[in-house]
Amino acid sequence: MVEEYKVKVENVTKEYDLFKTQSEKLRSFFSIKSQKQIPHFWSLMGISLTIKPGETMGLIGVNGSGKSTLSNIISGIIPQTTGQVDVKGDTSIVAIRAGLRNKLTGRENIRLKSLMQGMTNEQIDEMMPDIISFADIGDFVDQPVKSYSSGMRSRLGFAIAVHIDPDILIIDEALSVGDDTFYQKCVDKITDFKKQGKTIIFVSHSLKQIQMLCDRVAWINYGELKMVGPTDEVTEKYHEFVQWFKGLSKKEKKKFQAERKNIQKNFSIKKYQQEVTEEHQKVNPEDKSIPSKINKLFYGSVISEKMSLTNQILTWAVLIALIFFCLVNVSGYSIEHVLTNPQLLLNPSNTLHLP
Ligand SMILES: Nc1ncnc2c1ncn2[C@@H]1O[C@H](COP(=O)(O)OP(=O)(O)OP(=O)(O)O)[C@@H](O)[C@H]1O
Repeated sequence: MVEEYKVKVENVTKEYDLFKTQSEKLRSFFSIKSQKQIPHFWSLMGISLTIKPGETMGLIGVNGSGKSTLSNIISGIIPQTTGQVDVKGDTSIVAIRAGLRNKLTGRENIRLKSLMQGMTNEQIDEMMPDIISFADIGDFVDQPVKSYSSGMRSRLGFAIAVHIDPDILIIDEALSVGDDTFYQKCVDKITDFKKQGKTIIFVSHSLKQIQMLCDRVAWINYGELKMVGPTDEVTEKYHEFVQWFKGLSKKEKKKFQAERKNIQKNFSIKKYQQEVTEEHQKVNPEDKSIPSKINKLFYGSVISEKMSLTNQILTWAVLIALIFFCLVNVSGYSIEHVLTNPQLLLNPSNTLHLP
C-alpha cells in the first residue's frame, strides 16, 4: 500500500518560557508558584503540514521565524507544546547547531549516531572509512568536535546523516557553511537521495538552493504557516515580501518586527484551541464529541516539560522519607524507637539505642 504521507504535523505549537535564572527554571519544573511572572514566547503558533513520501519540502522564512524549531520537533530533538506529529520512518537531521556531541571525537560521534540509528558495530566499522572520506576532515577525525570549524562540523554531520541512510533526511542550513566543492558533493548526494524516492526536509535562506532542490515549499512567518505550495509560487511571494521589508526604513522595520514578536508573546493557546474546535464544528455541527477530540489532538501525544501532579507527590514523598532517614541516623535511635516516639528526633542521643 502506498503511504499517504511521510510526515504529518497538526496544530503544532511551541512555547518557550524565557527564564532569567536557573532557580526560575527549577521552580517552574516543580510547578512552584513564583512572585515574578515568567515571560512566554510562542515560537510556533499552530502549524499544520503534510509531507508526502519522496517529496523534498523546503522550509523558508526570515531569521527567528521558527524553521529550526519545526525541524527539531519533526526529528524528535525537542517536544511540541501542543499538537500531533506523525513521522513514518527514521529521521536524520543535519544542522549546524545540533546533532554532534562536542566532547566526543569525530570518530566517536560517527559511532554514536550510527548506533542510535540501530546499526551494528560491524556495519559501522565497514562504513567508517566512507564517512571519514566524505567528510574530508583528515586527522581531525580523532579530535573532539569542539575543536572543529563550522564547515568541518557541517561536513561531518552531513556525511554521517547521508551514510546512515535514513527514511527522512532533514537538512537545516547545513550547506551554507561549506566550500564550493563540498557544496557540490552534498547537492549530488541529495539528488541521489531524491532519485531513491527518499523524503527530504530542506531548511535554507538561499532561494537558489531551495529552487534547485525542492518540490514544494512551506513559508514559516513569525511562528505561523504563511503559505505552502509549489516551489516557484511560494518563493516568488516570499521574495516579494523580503523586497518589501528591505524597502522599509530602519524605524518601520523595528516597528514591524516588534509587532510580530508581540503577537508571539501574547498568543493564547486556549483561544487557538477554541478557534480550531469551532472550525471543526462548522464542518460537522452534529458531532458533539468535537471538543474532546480537539483536546486529544492538542494534548494527547504531548510530553509535558513540567512535572505532573503524581510525579510531584512522589518526589516530595521521596524527599521527606530521605530527610526522615537522615534525621533518624543522626539521632542515634532506631527507626522503631522514632516511629513510636517521634519527639526523639528533636533530642538526638550520643549512644545508639537498639530496639
Ligand atoms: N531555547 C529557546 N528558548 C527561548 N526561545 C527560543 C529557544 N529556541 C528558539 N527560540 C526562539 O524561537 C524563535 C524561532 O527560532 P528558530 O531557531 O526556530 O528560528 P529560525 O527560523 O530557524 O531562525 P534562523 O533562520 O535564524 O535559524 C526565535 O525567536 C528564537 O529566539
